[in-house]
Amino acid sequence: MDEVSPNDEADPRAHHLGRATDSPEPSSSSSSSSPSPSPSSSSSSAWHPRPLAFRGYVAPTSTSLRVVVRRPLVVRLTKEIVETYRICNPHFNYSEELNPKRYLTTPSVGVLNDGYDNANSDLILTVNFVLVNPDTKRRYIVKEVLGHGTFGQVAKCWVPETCSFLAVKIIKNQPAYSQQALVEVSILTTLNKKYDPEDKHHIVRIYDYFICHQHLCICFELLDTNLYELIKLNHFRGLSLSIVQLFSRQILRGLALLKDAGIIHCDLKPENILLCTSTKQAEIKIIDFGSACMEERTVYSYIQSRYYRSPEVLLGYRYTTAIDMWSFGCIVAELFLGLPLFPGASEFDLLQRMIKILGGQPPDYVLKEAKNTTKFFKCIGNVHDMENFQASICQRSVYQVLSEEEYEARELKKPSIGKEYFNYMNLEAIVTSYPYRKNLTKEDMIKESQVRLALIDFLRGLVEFDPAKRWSPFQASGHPFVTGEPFTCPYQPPLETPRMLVAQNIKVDHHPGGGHWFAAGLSPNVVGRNRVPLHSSPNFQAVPYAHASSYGSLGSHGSYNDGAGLGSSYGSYGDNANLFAYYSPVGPSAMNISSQGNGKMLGSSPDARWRNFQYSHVNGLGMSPSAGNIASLPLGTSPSQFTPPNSYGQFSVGSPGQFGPPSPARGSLQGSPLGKTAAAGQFNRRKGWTYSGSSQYQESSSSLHWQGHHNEGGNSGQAEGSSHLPNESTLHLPSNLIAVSRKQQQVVGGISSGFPAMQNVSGSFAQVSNRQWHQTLGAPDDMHDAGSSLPNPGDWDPNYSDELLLEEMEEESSDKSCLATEFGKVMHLSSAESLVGVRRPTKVPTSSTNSFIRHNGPAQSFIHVEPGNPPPHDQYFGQIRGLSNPSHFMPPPSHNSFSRLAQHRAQRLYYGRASSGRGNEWDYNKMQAPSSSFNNGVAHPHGNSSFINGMSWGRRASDAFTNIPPTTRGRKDYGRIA
Ligand SMILES: Nc1ncnc2c1ncn2[C@@H]1O[C@H](COP(=O)(O)OP(=O)(O)OP(=O)(O)O)[C@@H](O)[C@H]1O
Repeated sequence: MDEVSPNDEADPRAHHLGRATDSPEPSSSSSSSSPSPSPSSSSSSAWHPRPLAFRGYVAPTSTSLRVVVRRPLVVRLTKEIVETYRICNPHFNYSEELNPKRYLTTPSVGVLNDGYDNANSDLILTVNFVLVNPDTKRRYIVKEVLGHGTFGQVAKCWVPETCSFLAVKIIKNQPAYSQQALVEVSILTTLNKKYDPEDKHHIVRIYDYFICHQHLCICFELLDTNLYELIKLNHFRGLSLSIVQLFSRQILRGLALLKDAGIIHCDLKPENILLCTSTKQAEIKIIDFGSACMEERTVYSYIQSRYYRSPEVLLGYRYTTAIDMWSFGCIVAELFLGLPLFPGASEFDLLQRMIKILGGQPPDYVLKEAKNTTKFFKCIGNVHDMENFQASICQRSVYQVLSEEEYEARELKKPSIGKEYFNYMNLEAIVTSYPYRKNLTKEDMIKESQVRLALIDFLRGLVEFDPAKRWSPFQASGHPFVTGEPFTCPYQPPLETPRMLVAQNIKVDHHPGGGHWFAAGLSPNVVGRNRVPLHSSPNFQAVPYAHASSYGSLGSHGSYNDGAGLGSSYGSYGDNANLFAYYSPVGPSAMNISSQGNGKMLGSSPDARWRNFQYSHVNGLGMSPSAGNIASLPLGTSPSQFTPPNSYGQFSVGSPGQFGPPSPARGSLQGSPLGKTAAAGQFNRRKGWTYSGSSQYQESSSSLHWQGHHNEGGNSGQAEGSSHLPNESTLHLPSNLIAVSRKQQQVVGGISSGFPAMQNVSGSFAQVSNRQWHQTLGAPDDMHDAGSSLPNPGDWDPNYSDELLLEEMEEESSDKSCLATEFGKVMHLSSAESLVGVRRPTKVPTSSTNSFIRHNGPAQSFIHVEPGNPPPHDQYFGQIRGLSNPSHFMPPPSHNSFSRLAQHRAQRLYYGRASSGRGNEWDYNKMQAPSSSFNNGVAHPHGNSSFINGMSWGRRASDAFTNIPPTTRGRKDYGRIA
C-alpha cells in the first residue's frame, strides 16, 4: 500500500539530482574550497571542469535523505481518513465513540431496558458490542449475528482471552423466554457433562452462561450451516446416500444419548442439526434444546415443527422419546429426497399425507385415548369392541379418517391443503422412483437400488404410526442402512433392552429417599406416567424397568449424599466416588441464596429457593435445588413445565385440542406462550459412535471417501460410496458445496496455551450469508408463483389461535409465576409486569425476516427447478473451493475462573470417570472441556479433503416431483450502518 512515487519531488534520487543540478552554487564549504582560480596556486593553471557543471560524487547521507511516502488516495480517504482530516484541520479530534455503529439487531431502536433492548426485548447488538460475564469477566465481542430464534439472537463472538470464536445465544429479556432458556442450559449441561463428557454423541457443547444487560447469554461451541441450508444449497436435491447414512448414524448416536438420559428433544428438524466447523470429516451436531423436556415431564402438547411432528403429538396422545425418532425418520427421508416427506400445510393435511404415504393410520389404542382423535377421525365401529388390544390389532380399525369435506363440516373451516410434491404417494415408490444420479454405471445403480431398499425398510421402522412399535435409537442403529451390512430382508430389530447407562461410572442410587435426578425430573428411568403402553409392541420386552433404581427411586425429594461433605450445590447425589449432578442454570452468584430455616445450603438453584420457603427442614449436605420440595420441580425441565404430572387433563380445555399446553419454546412454530408472532420468524427461518454405555452402540466407521464429482456438466468424477455403506467415518464435507456457503473465518490469534485439546484440528466453515445466497441462488421471476402458494408463516398452524394460547397460559401461569418471579429477581427485571411470570411477549415484527422470505426465499430457492421437474440429488455447485480455514476453537475457561458454578468446586463433583484427570483440562464445574477436535486455527490442507475435487451429494436425473417444495425459511440479518 505504501508507495514511493517515482515522480515524487521528494524522491531521494531526484532530491540528490536536484541538488546537483539545480543548485546554482555549491555549498558554502564547497564554495570555499571551490577550485576558483588562484594565481598563487601552481595548479591553478590546470584545467578544472566548471564546478557548476561537474563535481565529484558525494554519497547522500541519511540525514540528507528525505523520503515521503505518498499513499494512494483511496487509502488516505478510508483507512487513514483520520490522519487526512488532521492534516486538513489540526484541531480535528477523533474518538472511537464517534464511529457509526453497525447494527446487527433489527429493529435497532432502543425502547426498553434503558435503551439496550428493542421493542422485541432483543438486546440491540452492534459489531464489537461486548458481552461480559460478570463473574469471570470474560469478554465476548460480538462480530456478527448467526441466526435468530424464538428465544433471541445467536451471535458469533470473539473471545480475546482464548483467541477463539463461539456462538452466544442472547435470550430475549422476558421471563418466559429466560425461564425456558434455562431449561436448555440445564439439559444441555447435564447431557454434556454427565452423559457425554467426551463429546462423542453429536450434541452441541455448552460452555458458559451469564447475565449481561439483563439478558441471559448462553455460550455454545460455534457450529456451521444447518442441514436445511445444506439441502437448499444443493437446490433441494437430495444428498447422496452415503451422506445420508453418515448423518443418520450421527443423529442416531445423539438420539441414543437423549433416550438414555430420558430427554425428548421435541424439535428435531434439519434446521436444528448443524455441521461442525472444526472437524475434517463431515460431522453434525444437534442444537436447540430449548424445547426439550424430560420424558417424565411431558407437559406441553404443542411441540415439534409440523413437518416433523409425530402422530401422537398431533393427536394429543402421551409421548416419549419416540417422537424424536419419528422426526428423525422425516429428516432422513428429507436428506435423501431434498424435500420434506410430509410437508403438511395444516395438521389435517399432515395427517392425510402420513396416511397416504405410509398406508395405515395410528393404532386404535392411540386413537381411543388421544385427545384430538375426534378432530380427524370418525368412529365406524364399536369402540368398546377394542377393549382387548389383541383383538383391535387383528381387526379392522374402528376409526376412519375424515375426508376433507367431513373435516370442514366438523370444524367449520376448510383445512389448508398443501401441494403434492411427489409423483407417487407411497413411501416405496417415492424412494425407488427418485431420480438416480447421472453417470452412474449400471452396476452402481444396482447397488444404489439395494441401498434404497434398505432405506425404505429403515424409514418404515422410524415413521411407524405406533409409537410402541417405532424403533428406538438402539434398534435403529442395528439396521443395515446404518451399519453398512448388505440389506437382504426386512430388518428385525433386537428387543429393546432396558435403558443402559451412558455416563461412565454411574452408580446405582440406593438411596431410599430418591435423589436429585428423580426429584429434578431428570431421572430417565422412573417408570413414567406417560409411558407408551408396551402392549402391541413386538419390540418391547415386557420387563419392568430394571434401571428404575439407577438414578433414584421414588420417595421424598430430599437431597441425599452417601458421602457427607460432597453435597453438590446444584443437585447431586450418589456416594463419594460416584456423584451425580445436574446443573442449576443460574448459579449461586446470580442467586445470592441464603439458607432458609435449618437448611444448610451450599448453593442452590433458582427453584430451590422458592421451595425452600415452603420446606425448609432440609439439612442437606448440598442442598438440592429440588430438595425438600412439596412437589418435585424439575431442573431438567422447564420451570414452566413444572406441572403436576397427572395433569394432562387440566390443559384440555384451553388446549387446541391437545392434552397439554404448548411449550414456551414452541413460540414460533406452533403458537406458544412466547407469542405466536414469533412463529412467523421461526417458520421463516427454517432453518458414528463410541457409545460409552454400551458396546452395542459402537459406531462403525466408514472408509468412504468422496471423489470429485460434478455432474452439472456431465464431466468429472463420480461419487463413490453411494452404493455401499460407510464403515469408517472419514467422510469429508464436500468442499465444493460447503465452501460456497462459507465465509472464511479468520483466526485472529493463536491457540491459547491452556488448550492442549485444541490441537490438530482444522477446517472451518463460516455461516452461509444472505449475500452469498443472493449471489449463488438467483431468483427468477417465474418462481414467484410457486412461492406465493407457500404456507403463510403467519398461518403456520391454523389450528392455533392466540386466544387458545392465552387460555393455556393462564393455566400454566400459576405454576410458573413463582419461579418466574424468582428468576425475575435474579435477572433484575425492570418491569413489574415481567415479574408476574409468563406474559405475552411483545409481538415480533415480521419485518425483515418475513419480507426476506416472501420475496426471496422461495424464489431463490428453486431457480433451477423446473415445474414438474424434480430436483435430483446433485452436486449443484461446480465451483470448487478449498476448505476454509478454521476459526473456531473453544475458549477454555481459566482454571481459576470463578464462575458461578465453579464457586463450590470443592463440593462439586466429577462427572463420570473417577480416574479421568481433569487437571489440565477444563473447569468442569462450569464448562466443558474442548473436544480434541476443536479447531486450532490450522486450516485444512486443501489436498486433505476428499471433496476437494468436487464431491457429489448425489445427483438424480429425472423427475420425482410434480412441483417445487415449500420453503419459507429466512436467514440472517447482516446489519446496517446507522
Ligand atoms: N452453536 C451454534 N453455532 C452456530 N450457529 C448457531 C449455533 N446455535 C444456533 N445457531 C444459529 O442460530 C439459529 C437460532 O438458534 P436456535 O435454534 O438455538 O435458537 P432458538 O431461539 O432456540 O430457535 P427456535 O426458534 O428454533 O427455538 C440457528 O438456526 C442457527 O442458525
